[in-house]
Amino acid sequence: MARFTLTYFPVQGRAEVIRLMLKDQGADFDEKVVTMEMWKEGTLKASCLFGQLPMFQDGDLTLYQTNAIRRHLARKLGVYGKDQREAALIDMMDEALQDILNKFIKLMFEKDDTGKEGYLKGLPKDFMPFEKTLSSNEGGFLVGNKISLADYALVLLLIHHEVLSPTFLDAFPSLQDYLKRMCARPNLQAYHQSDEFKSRPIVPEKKA
Ligand SMILES: N[C@@H](CCC(=O)N[C@@H](CS)C(=O)NCC(=O)O)C(=O)O
Repeated sequence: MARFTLTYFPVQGRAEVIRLMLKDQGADFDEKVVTMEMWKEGTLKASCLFGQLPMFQDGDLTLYQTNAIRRHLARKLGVYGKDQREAALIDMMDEALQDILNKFIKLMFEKDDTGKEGYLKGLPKDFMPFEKTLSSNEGGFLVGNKISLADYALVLLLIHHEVLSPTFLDAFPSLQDYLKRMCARPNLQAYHQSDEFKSRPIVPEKKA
């Protein structure tokens, strides 16, 4: 049995950024998949502190809240910067990425495509700060010269946005190069190309 257990629905959803970090870092973890039927039964929901997933277990420590889980793992796996200064910059980048993620999640849950055009128009403004940061950071990552918590959030957003708009990276050479480099990291590449990753929908299927 692995030390870590991630409990979540059979979608990428909020858990995917946790999976990405664990996979890239080569950390062994078990997954408990909760189907909608299991969830609707109510017992598990009632047992979760905030009535929501993901839930993450690290030995006898049980955590909820995606970002608390991510930060715990980032500290544990050594991907939270080399000092407090880097950690602060990583937090700043991560918060800005969360802003994009929240808009993206909202779009994914819309019943039709009416918001998509406006969303796509806003992408250059949203991603430009990351393009600028990467073009000026010689370390090749968002902060410093080592992958961090924030990089996993950015990589996943870029992967998802390339699907949403295959040409969106054309205007961002540094982001393009960055995504190529990140996706060539051996563990990340293996996961990104796996059926496990490809077969997991980003969010639950929309019901007509
Ligand atoms: N702030 C929480 C939000 C968690 C959340 O919204 N979880 C959703 C799935 S992504 C959930 O459990 N939905 C089922 C429910 O609320 O009954 C986090 O980031 O973990």
